[in-house]
Amino acid sequence: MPILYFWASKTKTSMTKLSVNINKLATLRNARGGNMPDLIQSAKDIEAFGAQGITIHPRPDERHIRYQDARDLKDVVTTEFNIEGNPIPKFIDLVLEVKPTQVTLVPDAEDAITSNAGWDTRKHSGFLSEVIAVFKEQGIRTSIFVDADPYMVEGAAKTGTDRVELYTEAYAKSFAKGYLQGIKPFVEAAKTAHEMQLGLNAGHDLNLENIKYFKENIPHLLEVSIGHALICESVYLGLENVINMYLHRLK
Ligand SMILES: CC(=O)[C@@H](O)[C@H](O)COP(=O)(O)O
Ligand SMILES: NCC(=O)COP(=O)(O)O
Repeated sequence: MPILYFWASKTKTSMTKLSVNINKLATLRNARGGNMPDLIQSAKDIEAFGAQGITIHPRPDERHIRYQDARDLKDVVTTEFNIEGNPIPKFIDLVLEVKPTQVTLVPDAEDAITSNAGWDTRKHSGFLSEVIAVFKEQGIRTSIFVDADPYMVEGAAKTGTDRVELYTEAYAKSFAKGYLQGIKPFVEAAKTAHEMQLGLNAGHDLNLENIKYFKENIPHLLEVSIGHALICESVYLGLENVINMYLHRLK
């Protein structure tokens, strides 16, 4: 038996929640300036279809999720509401106003196309500890976005955060190349998180191809947030149905 599978089979598995990131639906909506697709209705539908959470990542330029979307979703989301972002002052104010289930702190630069690194939890320990305390005081669960590095996971634990989110782009890339050992650092980081009594989330570039192997090998995985691939896959898998519906109406 491959060593990773052996380790996983010795570990009690539990359910991992799926939080759907709806940034890309907002991207599509913003393209025409109207309200299609309707973000609020989509969030309700996603929950009705069984997803256990809704994730949004409002960026300072509001290129997809607008700050107002976060306010509008507040009264609609009945599962876990996760707001991700760089804790600049206006983001902190928004989160304190909306009071989601969870806030995930991501160190992204304003001009970054997408999130591209985890926090250096050692260098920014003081800042993270302060921000985490502010959110926790208001009963908001906190998570810190980190690379799959036990040293950074330990640093996160020292800030008082409830959870960490492992940044999975490197895993997704190695899986796509067929390099399954690319999961090793994630297994180590997950073990460290558990030892430090941190809850474990994961996300970025997870998809229908790579999610099963990740789930099977990562212990104590509480939640994954998936957006870009999930929305693309929904387009691919839904196209045939919709084209047939048009053809039927055009007969
Ligand atoms: C935090 C993270 O991993 C990101 O995946 C993010 O939430 C996606 O943001 P974009 O949709 O802006 O690429
Ligand atoms: N936290 C990761 C997330 O919300 C979605 O990332 P992606 O699936 O859009 O790469």
